[in-house]
Amino acid sequence: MLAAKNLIIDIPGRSSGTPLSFEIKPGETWGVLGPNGAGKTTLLHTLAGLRKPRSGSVELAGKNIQQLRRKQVAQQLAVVFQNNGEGFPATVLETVMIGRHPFISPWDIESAEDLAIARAALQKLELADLEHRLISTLSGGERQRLAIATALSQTPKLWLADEPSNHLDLKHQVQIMELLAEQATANCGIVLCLHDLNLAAQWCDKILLLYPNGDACWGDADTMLATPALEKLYNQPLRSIVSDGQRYFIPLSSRNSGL
Ligand SMILES: Nc1ncnc2c1ncn2[C@@H]1O[C@H](COP(=O)(O)OP(=O)(O)OP(=O)(O)O)[C@@H](O)[C@H]1O
Repeated sequence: MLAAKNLIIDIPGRSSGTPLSFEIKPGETWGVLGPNGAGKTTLLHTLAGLRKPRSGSVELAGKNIQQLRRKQVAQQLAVVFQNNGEGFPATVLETVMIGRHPFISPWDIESAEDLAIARAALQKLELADLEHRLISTLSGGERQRLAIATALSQTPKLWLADEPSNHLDLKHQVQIMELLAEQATANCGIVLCLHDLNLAAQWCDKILLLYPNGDACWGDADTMLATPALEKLYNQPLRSIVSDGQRYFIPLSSRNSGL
């Protein structure tokens, strides 16, 4: 579906590190973990074809993504960006309709079906009542849900989402992760940059650990989410506990290290 082939992401001034070679298969959810500045966003944008790699390639359905037209890419792959500031004045409905643009010919207008898909996405993200609101008037969490609704209206086969739970309260975090899990069950491939190890442990089948020097390793979540490896990754002591068969990680500090 989406494959990294000896991929080195291009971070100015950084050594090349480990070449990345992996494939995101239909139905898989990948979590990309690493400290601030490790290159998670750069990797996500490179996988989306928005940034050129330093070397190696990204293949979408067997073709080098850099050689595909953006419209072809957007018909298959949606990106949820980390910051969803307002670029230009637009309503919620106009914004979610952007997800339909890859499917509309330049000389055509949106069909009733496009509108129905966009409105269903707003409904799913509990934004239907806000469709006439300007995005500049939305709260941070509403804006994040709109970004996810826009990706949903794109009906992608692949989701690349940078911190999808950003700005969301607990209920909406669970809702978004459930939505992404539904998408995976429907055979989409999902890649998530995450800071929350507990979301990664709960929802991801595959994990890629990215270190600030460019080193990386990846594999099944069960084996990758080992406390010593994560402590080294974040340079932060952790405690891991298991409750109801689910693993949780707690960062240790002067307040709780005597737990
Ligand atoms: N255009 C650029 N020029 C110079 N350095 C850049 C550029 N783009 C990104 N960087 C640097 O590359 C590194 C990786 O950035 P990136 O945003 O990919 O990290 P990240 O792992 O997503 O971080 P965070 O967890 O803080 O979101 C950072 O040190 C950043 O400052």
